[in-house]
Amino acid sequence: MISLNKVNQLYGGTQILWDLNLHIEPGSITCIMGRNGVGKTTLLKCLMGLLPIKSGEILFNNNPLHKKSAESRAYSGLGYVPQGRDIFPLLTVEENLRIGLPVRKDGAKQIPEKIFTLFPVLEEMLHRRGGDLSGGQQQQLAIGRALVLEPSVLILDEPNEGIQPNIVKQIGDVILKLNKEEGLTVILVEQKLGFARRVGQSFRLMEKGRVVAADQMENLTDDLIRHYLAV
Ligand SMILES: Nc1ncnc2c1ncn2[C@@H]1O[C@H](COP(=O)(O)OP(=O)(O)OP(=O)(O)O)[C@@H](O)[C@H]1O
Repeated sequence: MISLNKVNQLYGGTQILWDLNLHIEPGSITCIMGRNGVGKTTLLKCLMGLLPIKSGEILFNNNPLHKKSAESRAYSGLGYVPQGRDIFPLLTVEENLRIGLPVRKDGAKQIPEKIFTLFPVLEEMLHRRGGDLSGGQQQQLAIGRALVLEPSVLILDEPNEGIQPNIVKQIGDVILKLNKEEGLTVILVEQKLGFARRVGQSFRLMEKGRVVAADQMENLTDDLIRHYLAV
């Protein structure tokens, strides 16, 4: 469904991604893991068109994506929840959710009811400013905003960073429900092992800008953890 083939990326003169290969199957939940600075966020930004790649190709359902704008990638079905959430603090919850609507293929003008079923707190807080929400509520808003586009792939960058355990659990439940009931494909950058094990079906381990190991989640051994994840 998604393939990155020999992707190279540089910030100025510093190369971050090195001949990176990654393949994602439709309907899967994949955790991308690795120590700080190995290039996980850079990889997601390249996939979303927020950073240019120097060489290589990115395919989505066999169509080349790497020359398309970030907006057209969202339009084609990639939903993105960036690290640090990036919600608009001065806009209301409703305004934040509405931002994605113009990009919807079907021209829908209403926020899908499903968002409020998944995250009831967003309906309760609809007229509050984004910046007044707690960190966990802001994360739910960021996920809700991505889901407004009804993406076929949801891409999340460390959604649980600095969030209280009960909301981490809710976010995990939502990911599992959407995957099970709607076949949503999920790509998740995740540092928390417990969450990755609960939600992820498979893992990709990154080191120095490359994917160096890929397997089913049950095969994430203590050896691999020591080698690629332990600090
Ligand atoms: N805007 C930038 N300009 C230059 N270098 C950058 C920029 N953003 C990130 N980097 C560097 O690129 C490397 C990879 O960063 P990236 O954020 O992709 O890693 P990461 O695996 O997501 O780490 P973390 O878990 O800390 O977010 C790091 O060495 C980082 O310092």
